[in-house]
Amino acid sequence: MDINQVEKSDHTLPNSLIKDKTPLFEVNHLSLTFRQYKKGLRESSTQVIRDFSLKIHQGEIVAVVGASGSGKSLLADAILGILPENADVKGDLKFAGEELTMEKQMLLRGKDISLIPQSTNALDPLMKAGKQVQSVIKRKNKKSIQERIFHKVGLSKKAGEMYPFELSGGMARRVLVSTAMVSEAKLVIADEPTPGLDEHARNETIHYIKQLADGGKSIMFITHDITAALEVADKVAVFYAGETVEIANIDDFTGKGENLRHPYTRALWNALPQNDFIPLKGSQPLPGETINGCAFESRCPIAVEYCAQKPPQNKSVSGGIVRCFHA
Ligand SMILES: Nc1ncnc2c1ncn2[C@@H]1O[C@H](COP(=O)(O)OP(=O)(O)OP(=O)(O)O)[C@@H](O)[C@H]1O
Ligand code: NI
Repeated sequence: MDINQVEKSDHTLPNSLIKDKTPLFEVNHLSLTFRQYKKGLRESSTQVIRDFSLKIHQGEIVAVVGASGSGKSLLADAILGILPENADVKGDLKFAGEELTMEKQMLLRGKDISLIPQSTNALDPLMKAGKQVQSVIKRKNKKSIQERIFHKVGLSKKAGEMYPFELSGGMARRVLVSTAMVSEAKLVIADEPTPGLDEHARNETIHYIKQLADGGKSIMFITHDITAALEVADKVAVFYAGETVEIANIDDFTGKGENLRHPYTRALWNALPQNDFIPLKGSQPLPGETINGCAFESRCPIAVEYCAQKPPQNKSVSGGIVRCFHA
């Protein structure tokens, strides 16, 4: 039996969800602040995510693109409910049309919602690779399912008998991807699965992500590789200084970026080697930096005076959202 059919068999959603196109996962106005205690027990707080919103439908791949340190991994942790104690989260999370409470997050974590973590350190150092993958399989014939998946991702039977320290970086990544592939998860969050891989392994990983979606899973693909995002995603959510500045359909990334609505998204597009390779000057505000107006204002080619004075809100536009006064 083809592995995609195995995947599909358990991923039928209630008809109501398909009919009215309720997103499988939805986050609205998420903010994340860390409380920190400085000398003398004075409390200070650092805001890392300011206002993040996103919807993912069944079988859809949404890439979340943002620079290093922009809060992408923390966003994943917030969805899974695995943030450290000193984190305060606000905003609405919904899964399959229902509020995703802390209790629900605990219940769904590793089951309906699965994470491909950014670091391969997430593997259990004391458990053989094959066993780790088998441990998330709910059906019978765990070992043969695991071996079939390993074969699919280019891992030998022998790799199944290895401990994480015996695996190369690329092999460990494949083990993590296998875990998501065998899981019953409806939503897979892949946190930067491609950095550090050679071109072949990178292309393969991207291919597996596509396979996961073809099998009916919804994917949140976190990356700073905009080329990878454009290769697989249906939609791209651009994350800047803790905010979604634009969510655009993949078809909007074309030409000189005329269909893109936010100047930051256009700048990312035009900085690609196949386009004009135009670098963007300056850098993102740091977490905790006070931002009164638009977070992109200091680097924006079309900014006017009021852009520095009040923050723009997300506007719904056909096929996406954008946070810019000029859009
Ligand atoms: N426990 C914490 N307390 C305070 N600040 C934190 C904590 N964890 C992370 N941060 C800060 O939050 C910011 C966002 O971190 P995060 O790991 O989410 O970034 P990222 O977008 O995933 O980056 P990368 O692309 O490098 O993985 C960083 O500046 C980091 O220093
Ligand atoms: Ni990260």
